[in-house]
Amino acid sequence: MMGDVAEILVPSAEIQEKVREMGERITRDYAGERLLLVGVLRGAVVVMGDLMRNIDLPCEIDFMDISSYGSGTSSSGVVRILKDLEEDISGRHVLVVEDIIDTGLTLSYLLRSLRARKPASLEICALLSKPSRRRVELDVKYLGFEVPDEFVVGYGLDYAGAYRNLPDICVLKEEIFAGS
Ligand SMILES: O=P(O)(O)OC[C@H]1O[C@H](OP(=O)(O)OP(=O)(O)O)[C@H](O)[C@@H]1O
Ligand code: HPA
Ligand SMILES: [Mg+2]
Repeated sequence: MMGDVAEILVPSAEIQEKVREMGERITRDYAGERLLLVGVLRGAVVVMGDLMRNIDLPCEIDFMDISSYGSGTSSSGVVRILKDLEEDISGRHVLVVEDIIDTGLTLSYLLRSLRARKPASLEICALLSKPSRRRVELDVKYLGFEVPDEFVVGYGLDYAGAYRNLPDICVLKEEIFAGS
């Protein structure tokens, strides 16, 4: 797989350090509360797994599957709920966990849906943000790294379903996208 990688943008060790810092901040900010982490399938599963183990509080997890990208590299702008939460979030402190915020369309749709369910609080934790691509402004309380306008893979992020299990955040070689 590393043979398909043109460049490592964020190496695994830096990701781990950042996730640890975010976990510590979350631990401080939510002290005394019962936190519900909501991961957005499928990209967020890797950061969710690492982040939750760096939060030293009683916390629960739930997942939503929202899809807008299909198998390409650009947003269609069409967002659908493929799987909803199992939990009733009214009165709960909810922290949405994402791998990347690109246009912001996925999260803005998701937040609208979650806000309507009257949580006690609703915040965002995203490992990556691509600010140059943003079409909807979002308030991100916990952000890992800003990345340039390049399609990135690894640490949960895929290209056509693959590369999610790379430990680093990477840019693929041009030839991988050829013909797609
Ligand atoms: O800010 P946006 O432009 O909406 O893009 C960000 C979203 O796109 C990707 O998910 P995708 O819909 O590709 O599904 P996946 O998580 O299953 O890979 C990524 O994981 C974010 O959820
Ligand atoms: O750069 C990206 N990589 C993978 N999935 C994505 N979804 C939005 N942006 C990206
Ligand atoms: Mg996603």
